[in-house]
Amino acid sequence: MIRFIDIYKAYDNGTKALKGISMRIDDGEFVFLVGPSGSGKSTIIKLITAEVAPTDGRLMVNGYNLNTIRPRQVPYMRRTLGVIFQDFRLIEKKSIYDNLVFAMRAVGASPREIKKRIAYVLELVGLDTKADRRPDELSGGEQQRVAIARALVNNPSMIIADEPTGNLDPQRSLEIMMLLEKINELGTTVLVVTHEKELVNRFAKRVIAIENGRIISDGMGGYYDNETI
Ligand SMILES: Nc1ncnc2c1ncn2[C@@H]1O[C@H](COP(=O)(O)OP(=O)(O)OP(=O)(O)O)[C@@H](O)[C@H]1O
Repeated sequence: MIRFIDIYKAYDNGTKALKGISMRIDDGEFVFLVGPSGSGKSTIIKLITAEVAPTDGRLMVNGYNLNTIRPRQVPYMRRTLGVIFQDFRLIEKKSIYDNLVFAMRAVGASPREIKKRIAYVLELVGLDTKADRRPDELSGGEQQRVAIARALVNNPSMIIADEPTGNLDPQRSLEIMMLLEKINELGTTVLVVTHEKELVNRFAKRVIAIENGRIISDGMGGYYDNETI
């Protein structure tokens, strides 16, 4: 569960990125986080991953109190999260399979666990036949699936996807969103940051809309009519 209680974030240069955010995301939810450029979406993600600390307010992430967390506990907190970055961040010289092995070894998984989990995750994302290819031998949509597989491989309780359909055509975007929906149905909480109005409208999910560092709406389905978003 994620809980923001009256969170403020001001950066060192004085920019007030968040101005009193309160929200709760329960285990098992699928949530879209939307808002114009500069509204504070990335700041929210960075607070959840403990890349930045709140200036004020209380923040809980999957049982960890981020106001009091010790630095040595941060890696354990992060293991409860699978983050999918806009630019994939795959290791170009390694095969898809080895990218996933690398992510699992980093948390000390055994060879047996690694083999079993990677087979499962690759099938889930539909890439079981392409495990031996390198990232540059895959399409953009396939690379995004690898990024999703890597986020999932250590079985996090929550997946956070930052603009997962950013560079994809509408059909590929729809497929990625359907994959995230399937992952959610299998029990993982999913938080998707996106600008894609059509996609958000197509999936009847909870939508949290941010503008200028504040939540302007939070509800199921449909979408805001604000053309600036
Ligand atoms: N490291 C930083 N130092 C100072 N100001 C920052 C920093 N990071 C973000 N900001 C500012 O904080 C505000 C919120 O930025 P944020 O990156 O959270 O927005 P966003 O909604 O994710 O935007 P985008 O959709 O363009 O990625 C903006 O005014 C931005 O310029």
